[in-house]
Amino acid sequence: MADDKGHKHVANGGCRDINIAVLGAKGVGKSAMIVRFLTGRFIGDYDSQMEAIFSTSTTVDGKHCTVHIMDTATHLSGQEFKEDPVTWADGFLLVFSLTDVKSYRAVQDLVETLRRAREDVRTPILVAANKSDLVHLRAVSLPDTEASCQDQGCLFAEVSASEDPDSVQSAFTTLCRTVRAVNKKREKLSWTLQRPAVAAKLQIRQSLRNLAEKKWRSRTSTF
Ligand SMILES: Nc1nc2c(ncn2[C@@H]2O[C@H](COP(=O)(O)OP(=O)(O)OP(=O)(O)O)[C@@H](O)[C@H]2O)c(=O)[nH]1
Repeated sequence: MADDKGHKHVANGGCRDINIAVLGAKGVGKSAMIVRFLTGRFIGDYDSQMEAIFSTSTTVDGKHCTVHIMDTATHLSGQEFKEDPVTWADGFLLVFSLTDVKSYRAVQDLVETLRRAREDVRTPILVAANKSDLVHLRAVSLPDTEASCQDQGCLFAEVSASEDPDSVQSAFTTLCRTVRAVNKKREKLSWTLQRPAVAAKLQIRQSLRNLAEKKWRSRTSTF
């Protein structure tokens, strides 16, 4: 069975397909990160003219998942994308280079654009600060960027596609895990909403909880 995004569902409680779009300014290492995740290798030179979707199988929380990763070419405008990454993706990997302040500002703009476009604060976004190996060329403060990304409700990871394969693996896995958790919550919610009796029962239970809490608060406030 497939949903509106063409995701396949796995019957035995496995993981449904996950779509990840990788976005960021030119030359920040989007393709390098994707190739590192898919093949474990760092080549050094990547074709930046193409927009492409790659698929791989991976394990998330012990479940086999198929992950589709969109490498977006920076020179393309929204209309030229074969698939619109904003609607296509379940989660976003936003990459900037620690050697390039402008690329970090581009990521901040992207976060705002995505939050507006998706109107869903739960859409998982991971900001990856790439090229951490170029310590002497660092132009962006890590603690500040990390704190600001967390304020915007984003996950954050410091990575080096060239020198630290584990950091890249961990960034993709963390994002996939978060997408999976959000998808599971969404599925549970839509299952509940399709069953009025269950929804009503949950609402009654919540009302009773609220009432008990109110009573308890009014009692403790008299002390
Ligand atoms: N030192 C270092 N160089 C990197 C790293 N990641 C990527 N690069 C280099 O940065 C350059 C750009 O990498 P790409 O992966 O092509 O960047 P991109 O974001 O896909 O670029 P566009 O497709 O043009 O938007 C290449 O020369 C890579 O070798 C890294 O972690 N460290």
